[in-house]
Amino acid sequence: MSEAVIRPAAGYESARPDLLASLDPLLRAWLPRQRWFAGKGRPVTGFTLVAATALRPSGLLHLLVRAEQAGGPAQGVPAQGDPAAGPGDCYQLLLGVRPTLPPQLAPALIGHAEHGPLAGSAVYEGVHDPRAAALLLERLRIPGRIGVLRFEQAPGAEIPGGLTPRMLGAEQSNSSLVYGDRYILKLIRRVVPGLNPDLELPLLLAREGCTRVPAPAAWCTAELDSGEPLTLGVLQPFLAGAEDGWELALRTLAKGDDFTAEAYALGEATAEVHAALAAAAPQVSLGPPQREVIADEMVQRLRDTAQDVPMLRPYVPALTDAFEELRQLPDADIGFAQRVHGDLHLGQCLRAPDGTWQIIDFEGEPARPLSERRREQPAMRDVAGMLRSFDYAACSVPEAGLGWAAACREAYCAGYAAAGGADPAAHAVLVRAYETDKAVYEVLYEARHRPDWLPVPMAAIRRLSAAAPGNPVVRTPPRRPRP
Ligand SMILES: Nc1ncnc2c1ncn2[C@@H]1O[C@H](COP(=O)(O)OP(=O)(O)O)[C@@H](O)[C@H]1O
Ligand SMILES: O=P(O)(O)O[C@H]1O[C@H](CO)[C@@H](O[C@H]2O[C@H](CO)[C@@H](O)[C@H](O)[C@H]2O)[C@H](O)[C@H]1O
Repeated sequence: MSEAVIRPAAGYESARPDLLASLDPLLRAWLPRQRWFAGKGRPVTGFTLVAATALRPSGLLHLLVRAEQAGGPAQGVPAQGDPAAGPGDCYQLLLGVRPTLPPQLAPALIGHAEHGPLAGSAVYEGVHDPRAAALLLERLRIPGRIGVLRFEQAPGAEIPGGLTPRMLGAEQSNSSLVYGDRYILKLIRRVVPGLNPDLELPLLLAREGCTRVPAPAAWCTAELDSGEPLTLGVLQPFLAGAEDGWELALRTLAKGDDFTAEAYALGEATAEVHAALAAAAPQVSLGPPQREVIADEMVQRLRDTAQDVPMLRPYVPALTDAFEELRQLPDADIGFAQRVHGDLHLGQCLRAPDGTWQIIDFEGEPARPLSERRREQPAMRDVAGMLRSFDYAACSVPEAGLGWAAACREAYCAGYAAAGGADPAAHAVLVRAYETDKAVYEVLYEARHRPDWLPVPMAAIRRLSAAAPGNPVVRTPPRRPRP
């Protein structure tokens, strides 16, 4: 087990090992309630301060804190000797510290410290403080190092100062700040050693000349004494006036309008991004051994999820069949693996005011280990993610016509194939396996974060386990059972 690692940083706070005496009781109550807290359902048994940096002059503390939990980290076995990896997950926190909190910051209060060096101070979520948010942008405008934090910029980036910050209200896996409707800074909450694909892939795509993905303008990493740097945040252009595909689909559904033209365009956008990713990063062939690995992992995830979510258990044998089919696939049916988005759904697609679709959030499924998220995979994995998303939308609107999702799924696949992607209908077994794997992931995601939504992926679980192999692409989804 790694010990507490406190890095000497630019400010005096970082050298004070008693900082946790002030913060521990406050964080114990506050951290598990955050949407982005990955270890829901298991008590926090303690904290380890991985790094602390005082961002002056605002009284803003940047912390990397490991939350120790019974059962270990949400993301699996930690790397040996890595201070950011340990028996629990490591989170990025920005804490404001003031003697008293002005009324406008009252909703951001985490608590009043009673012990240690911060005793008597109000501790609050720094991202809600415009002064602190402005300070972060200033740091990103000036490349360099402060303590363990390194700020970098894309070549030629000219980020103006003085942009007014606002916190994005969305319930997210991370936290985002918008600056003057010009830039958006995503602060990654659960951080792990290694390059985050949400920085890596948009940088690669920008170099490839792909305009479907906002190009990173600046970013921040933490360099600890050992292990790879951790990606902490990415600043990219904000697509002002854009609407995300999930909101647009729900609005269209509520009005009884057709969404197939948009679904087709989304298929085209996905194929373009896949082509650019294939050109920017190497493709690898998927022989029988790799297929075994993929199928084994899917079966294991199903079993693990059924342990956590008992309502999944009756479906395990039938769903396992969908994964077993993968092992038998001829090489030609599975094709190549390449870098993919990894968590593609309607909410990750933004429709700009001129009607073009952009794709964001290449982080992959946040609960999976980074090594897995950065691995080459069949492009059909992303296609399957979008197919699930049309199901989700149809299940969420009681007035949805039964054929709505089926028509969107068909149009999406047609757009994907027309724009140069492989025809999903010709990869039915692969799509079915990835759709099943995604639905299993969603069962766990909803059980942990939005239990009211569990009926949505469970409807897919029933459909997928009942369906015979073949033609999984165009199928009418069941309506969402009302909770
Ligand atoms: N470049 C952008 N332009 C406009 N809005 C954006 C942009 N990037 C993200 N967003 C908004 O921020 C939300 C969260 O971003 P996302 O990268 O998906 O974060 P998370 O990983 O927390 O889900 C998106 O749903 C979208 O509404
Ligand atoms: O966008 P995130 O990276 O935070 O992704 C996570 O949260 C998503 C929900 O916000 C979740 O997506 C699921 O719900 C969507 C509707 O809200 C639906 O469109 C998706 O198809 C469905 O998977 C995603 O799985 C999760 O990783």
